[in-house]
Amino acid sequence: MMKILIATKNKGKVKEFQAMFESLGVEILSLADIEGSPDVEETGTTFEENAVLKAETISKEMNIPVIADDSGLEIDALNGKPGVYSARYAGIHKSDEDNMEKVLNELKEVKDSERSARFICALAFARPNEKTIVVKGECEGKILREKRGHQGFGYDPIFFVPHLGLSMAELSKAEKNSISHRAVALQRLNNLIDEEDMLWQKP
Ligand SMILES: O=c1[nH]c(=O)c2ncn([C@@H]3O[C@H](COP(=O)(O)OP(=O)(O)OP(=O)(O)O)[C@@H](O)[C@H]3O)c2[nH]1
Ligand SMILES: [Mg+2]
Repeated sequence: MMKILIATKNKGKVKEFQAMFESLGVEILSLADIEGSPDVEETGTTFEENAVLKAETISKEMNIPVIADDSGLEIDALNGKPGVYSARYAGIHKSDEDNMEKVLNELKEVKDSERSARFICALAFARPNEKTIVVKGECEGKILREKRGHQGFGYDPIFFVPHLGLSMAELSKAEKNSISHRAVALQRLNNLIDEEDMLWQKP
């Protein structure tokens, strides 16, 4: 079976990529499958910069094609925060629960009509000696006043998808993977690259 390495340590992302690539008969490997893989510091100020940093570092290190995902939540009432700092919004060793609590607290006084937000996903596809390809996907929504649902990961329980009338964590895996920022970005990447280029056979 064909294999692709996703340069991530986030189990939620890995599951979603596995599901999205399943129909293509492609197996997804992540950094969790690779012993001693380096931690790449996310020093960029944009999702694109961080995705490129992660993909190019791992691709160079291992001399193979790699996809990296940098993603997060932009809340208009917080001037775009938590943004690129979504994973560490409540602090470096804090949990998804802590991050959601922080957002809910900060939005306590914010009216329903001013709770717009979007998930953003930048995907970078890096290959040895080739130009890196970067794409971005978005998913528009609103921040709820309390958590709803148990699927997904990260901020999904407080992210409401207006046209479906459900939180992201109330959607089935298949539903989330058909409308999410990650799904939109992956579709854009797929449209840009030749399928042959994407394939990586484990050495
Ligand atoms: O509710 C959510 N549904 C999603 O679909 C989603 N996608 C991203 N996020 C949040 O944004 C951070 C990304 O940060 P991030 O791109 O640096 O990833 P990460 O540090 O978790 O793993 P890695 O890929 O860097 O190894 C994550 O931790 C999450 O908090 C999401 N939240
Ligand atoms: Mg990260």
